[in-house]
Parts: sequence; structure tokens; C-alpha cells
Amino acid sequence: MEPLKLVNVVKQYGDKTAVNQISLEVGRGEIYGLLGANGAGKTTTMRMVLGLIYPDGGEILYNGKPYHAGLQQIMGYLPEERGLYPKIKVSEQIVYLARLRGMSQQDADKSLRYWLERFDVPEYYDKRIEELSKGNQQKMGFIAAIVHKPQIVILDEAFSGLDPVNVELLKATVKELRDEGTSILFSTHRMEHVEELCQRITILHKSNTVVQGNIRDIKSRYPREEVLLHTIGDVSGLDAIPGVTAVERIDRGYHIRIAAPETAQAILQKAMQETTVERFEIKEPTLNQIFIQEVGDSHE
Ligand SMILES: Nc1ncnc2c1ncn2[C@@H]1O[C@H](COP(=O)(O)OP(=O)(O)OP(=O)(O)O)[C@@H](O)[C@H]1O
Repeated sequence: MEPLKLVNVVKQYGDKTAVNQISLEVGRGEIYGLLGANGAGKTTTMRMVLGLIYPDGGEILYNGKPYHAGLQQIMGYLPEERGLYPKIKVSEQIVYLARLRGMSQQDADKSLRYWLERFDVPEYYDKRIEELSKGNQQKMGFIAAIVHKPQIVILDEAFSGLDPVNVELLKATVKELRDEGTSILFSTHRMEHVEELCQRITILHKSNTVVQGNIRDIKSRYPREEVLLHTIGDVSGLDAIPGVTAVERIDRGYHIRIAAPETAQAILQKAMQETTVERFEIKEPTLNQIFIQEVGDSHE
């Protein structure tokens, strides 16, 4: 049974439909990508999953059951906007939050100290949130979301404001939680993170699901219109090959846009006649390109 399942979930704000019939399921040990332009309905969806707002239609099931008392103990949430109080000490508020979610004082304290050590900042235990940099506040928010070992974790732009070293640190932690069986609903605008972490995604656009499924399957549905060619010498007249729509000279070769798959073979043949080919690749579209194609021309 899936730990989290949404079936035709709808949310209205007056006349405005913020989320229209979204269905998805997050498996055990899965990081599921929830994507969409600004205003697409991601936060509204996450808030419904957390039980902070109620759906107007459809159902949300947690291990097969509708929302029920005690669920907060198995869920963790990192909101996009900082969720921690600036004036209160890290230890006081994270231990308090963990206790609200069913942990004993002693276990909460132990878990917090573990994570502070893991993130190499044990000294933050006694600091107030406002004393920390933006990125380190984000790290504390992340700890607050996972300190009570939840089964379902909802991460909204988890890596925003972090430097590259800390992005890697948190990414490794997210993968570790996945490997331990946690179900993670992961929302971000950073497509490279989605490509690295998620297998399945939903792209929302103006409240509707426009793309859904396994990233590999999704990519296979889009034409492969780019060729990467690395050669020792120059290749002449590439732009005269029928079906070639653009040729860009790049370091060690060419980046070529094509209109039909057979054009790629003609490019390879011509290149091999003229010089030594070091690399030839018909590139599949990136998630970024798919995203822009689906929602790009109409960001809110
Ligand atoms: N409390 C509310 N009252 C009225 N409309 C709302 C409310 N909350 C959200 N909306 C509207 O619902 C739509 C979806 O908003 P939502 O915050 O879920 O988008 P999002 O995908 O999270 O966007 P972002 O990437 O900017 O965070 C938007 O048009 C928004 O204006």
C-alpha cells in the first residue's frame, strides 16, 4: 500500500480553482517530484497533504486511510518560507516541535544533537534562529522537518539559499532518508535536482496536471532534436545537410539541432568521411527543456 496517495484532489478559493483533480502516489522509499511554475498549485497541494487545508473534492489517503488523528506524528514538512521563530533558540523550538509529534523530550534532544553533529554545527544548539545565516536557518528548518523520523516528508524548495557544499550535504541526507524507506514529496524549480533525485514527477500548470510519470518514459515521448558531435578536425557544410536547423561551433566540435531523427545518421556519415569522430550523441531533452516547453510561455 502506498504511504501517500492523492485521488482527483481539488481545491477551490472562491471562483478560483487552485488545484484541479490532481492524482499521484508516493511509494515507500521514493522521492516524488512535484513541479510547476509559480502559482501552479504546488504549495496548495502540499498544504492539503499536511491537513493544513481541506480539499474540496477527491481524497488523500495515508497508508490507505483518510486523514486521521496522529498523522502529524508521521509527517514532516519543510515550508518554502522559513517556518521557525527567529527569537527562539534552535534547541527549544526543534525539541518542542518533535515533542508535538510524539517524541519524548530525551529522544527529541538526542535526535536534534545527532543532526546538528551530522551537519557539523553542534554549536547551533544554543543559538537563536535569527543569529544564523539564511542558509543555516534553512538547515535548521530541514532538521525540524525530519527530527522525529517521519514516514512522509514534504520538502518545498529544500535547497534554496544553500551554498553548493550544503546542497550536496542535504541532497545526500534526502537520498539516505529515501534509502531508509521514507516517502518524500519534493517540490522545486531546480530541474537538475529533480533529474538527480526523482524517478517519478508531476508537472502542474495553472492548477492542472500537464505531465506525469516516470522521467525516463516522459523523455522518450519527446523528440530528440539535438546532436553533440566531437571531432578531431573540422566538418564542412553541416548546415547544408537536409533536416539540420542550426549548427553551433562549440569546444571540440559542434552542437547541431535537427528536425528529424534520420538527419543524425547523415551528420555522422559526413563527419566520418571528413575527419575522426571522438564523440557522437543524439541527446534526449532535459527536464528543463520539457518544463519550458509545457509551461514556459505562460508563467504567472
Ligand atoms: N489562500 C488563498 N486564497 C486565494 N487564492 C489562493 C490562496 N492560496 C493560493 N491561492 C491561489 O492558488 C493558486 C496556486 O497557488 P500555490 O501557492 O499553490 O502555487 P505554487 O505552485 O506553490 O506557486 P509558487 O511556485 O509560486 O510557490 C495561485 O493562483 C494562488 O494565487
